[in-house]
Formats: sequence, C-alpha cells, structure tokens
Amino acid sequence: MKITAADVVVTSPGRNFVTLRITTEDGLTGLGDATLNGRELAVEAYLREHVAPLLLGRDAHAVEDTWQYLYRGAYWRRGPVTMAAVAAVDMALWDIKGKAAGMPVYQLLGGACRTGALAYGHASGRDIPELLDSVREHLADGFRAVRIQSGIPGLDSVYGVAASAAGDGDRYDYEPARRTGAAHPRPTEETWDTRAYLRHMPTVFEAVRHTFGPELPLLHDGHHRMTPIQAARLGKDLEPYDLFWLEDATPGEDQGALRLIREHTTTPLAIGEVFNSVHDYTTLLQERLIDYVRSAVTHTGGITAVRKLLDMAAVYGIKSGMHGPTDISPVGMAAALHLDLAVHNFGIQEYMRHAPDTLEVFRTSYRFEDGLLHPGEAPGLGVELDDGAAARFPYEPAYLPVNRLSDGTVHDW
Ligand SMILES: O=C(O)[C@@H](O)[C@H](O)[C@H](O)CO
Ligand SMILES: [Mg+2]
Repeated sequence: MKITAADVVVTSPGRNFVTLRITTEDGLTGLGDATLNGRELAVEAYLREHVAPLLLGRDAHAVEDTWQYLYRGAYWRRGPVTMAAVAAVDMALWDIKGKAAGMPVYQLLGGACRTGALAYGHASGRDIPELLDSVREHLADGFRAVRIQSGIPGLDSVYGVAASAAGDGDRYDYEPARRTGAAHPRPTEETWDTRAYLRHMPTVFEAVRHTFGPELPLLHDGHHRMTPIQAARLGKDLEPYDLFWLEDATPGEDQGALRLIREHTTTPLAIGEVFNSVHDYTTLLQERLIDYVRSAVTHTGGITAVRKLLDMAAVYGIKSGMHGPTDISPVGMAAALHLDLAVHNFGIQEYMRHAPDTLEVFRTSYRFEDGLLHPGEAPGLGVELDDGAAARFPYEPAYLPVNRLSDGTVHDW
C-alpha cells in the first residue's frame, strides 16, 4: 500500500496546531500531530521540506521501518523538532493501519487492559477560595483527579493559574501560549520568586485536603523552577497531603537532580513533557528516580517510540502519566488514549478539554465519562480533520511566556 501524498495542515482554531496527513494509493488517509507549542512552523518546514518527499512511494504498512529510516537516516538524531515530525509520521501510519484493518489502534497494540484511562484536570485559582471553587467545578464535571495550581502572594501572574475565574469561554483551566500579533511577535514575561512559592504551597494543599478529604488524587506541577534541594524541601513539606505526583520539580535535562530529590522525600515524582527520546530517561528509569513518565506521543517520536519507552519503564515498575494539555492536538490526544488503554503500566492521563473551535476542526471519537477517557471504536485513531473548518483559522504567532527573577535574571519558566 504505497504512500501517494503527505500534506501538512497548519490551523489555529483558538491555538496553533500542525497536522500531517498521509494518503495512500487506495485512498486511505492517516493523521499525525506535529504541534510544538511556540515553534510550530519549524516542524511544519521540517515535515514539508525534508520528510514528505521521502514518504512518497514508501509502503504505508512499514511503520517500524519508516520510523528507523527517518530517525537514523537523518544522521542528526533527536531534538524536539525532529521528534515531533517523526511522531506525526508514525501516528499517521498507525491511523492508516487501523483503518486498513477496520480496528481502533488500541486493538493493534494488544487490546484493552482497562475500561478507560483515569484523567486529571487542571484546577487553579488566583487565591485559595477561587482554587477551591475550581476543584468543585472539576468534580461536578466528572473528574476523579485534579492538578492543583495556585497564585502566590506578591506575584502578579503565576504558571498554571487561569487568568480569570471565567477562563476561556466557559472553561476554567489554563492555556499558557499567548497570541502575540504578527507585527511584533514576542513572548510575554512573568516574574518569579521560588522562596515565596515554597512558603505558600503547603498552605494551599492544607486547604484543599481539609476541604475535599483524603481520597481525591491531587497533582502539582513545579514547572522546572526549583533547584534540587528546593524541590527536596517542597516534596518533604507536601508529604502530609499525599500527592499523586510532583511534576517537573527541576529542569529535566539534569537527570542526576532527581537522585538528590529522591534521597529526601517520598512524594512521587513525574517528569518528561519536554523530553523527546527514551535516552532522556535511561538513568531515571534504571535508578528508579521517578514514578511517572510524562512524555507526549506527539513530542517523543510517536506511538512506536512511546510504546518502547513505556515497556522499558514497566521493567522498573514505573507508570505512564502522559502529557495532555491543549497544545497536544486531538490527534495527539487520541494517540495517547490508544496507548493508555493498551499498556499494562498505565498510571494517569492529563486532560484539558479543547476549545469548541478546535473540536470543529478535529472531529473526535474519544469520550470522557465518569472521570475516564476512552478512545472510542472508530477504526484507526478515530479523529478526522475538516479542511474547510481548518482553513477558517489561519496561523497566528503565539509564544509561551518567559520568566525573570525580580532582578531581571532569566529563569526557567
Ligand atoms: O503539564 C502541563 O500541562 C504544562 O506543563 C504544559 O505542558 C506547559 O505549560 C506547556 O503548555
Ligand atoms: Mg507540566
């Protein structure tokens, strides 16, 4: 089954998405997500200029061989742009294989290990009362696990906190990429103070546990801002509140940092949303320095690569906790859900609902019921792209913010 076309669609229904569509000689099509938040057009160009021409004439069934051909064949390996492009090809080929077989992709991966994937939503508030309202709203929406992010006294705008109680439309979550206007694209800047954060967070979790009791799984994202010893202190301070995980406590490229945190705290640790290869994890897995693997299918080379990564994690008893904010497109989200169902070592799935405009462009068959996500039974990944709707939302430059300390020093955001 030869590949006859590979087209890249860039669309911005509320936020930017890059999608690869592969077409075969018998008219089957497959979709892959290649969205890299804030650097979208770099992946678009890599796919259009360097990958699409190599796909024409290849066998669409040869998923593993195509992965190896694009990964090893480029000579320059890994990196977020390359691996998002390889991921999109891989997802699209799994989508085609599922459609050819008349089966959802999770069946091709070995079949379902569970009835659905436990999802966590993003509760946040500028202060504690607003945060408690947000948690209540998530519980009313059916979530059975919530991420807790809070404003910090003295800081104007803090990662993970919805700008207003109304949020975007009727949602009450958090989309950090800001549209900048084409004339002068620049990220917004925020100010950060780790000591203020470390003082405040235990009072936040005290209030949440006091209000909602011991049962509800609570997560928190440190978003790369602490040193190892600061993260160790936060992990210890939060032990009484029994977190499901503390995410991205330190910048991810320093695997040894997790060893220091681990020596001091039993708070479970998750990391990996900015990783793009199993090689970013080898020390973390072999030394059991983390409890959850945060990789997205979109940023870590696709279903083929993430399956291998999760199988390696399983050897060490480490579970999945795949990335799922709105910068993962519905195609990338569907790919994650098929894996969530099929791997034995599933832990939890991040889930931020996409905006209505996004769901008009991407028609999904996945569903969220009683706190669990399910990819649905449509053959392939179960997502279709409406070209007419996509064309109504042209690309708009948008960036994630940049962080500075109060003296102006650039800090991890
Ligand atoms: O855990 C999360 O969902 C966040 O860290 C986002 O991925 C990040 O802010 C980029 O959108
Ligand atoms: Mg995160």
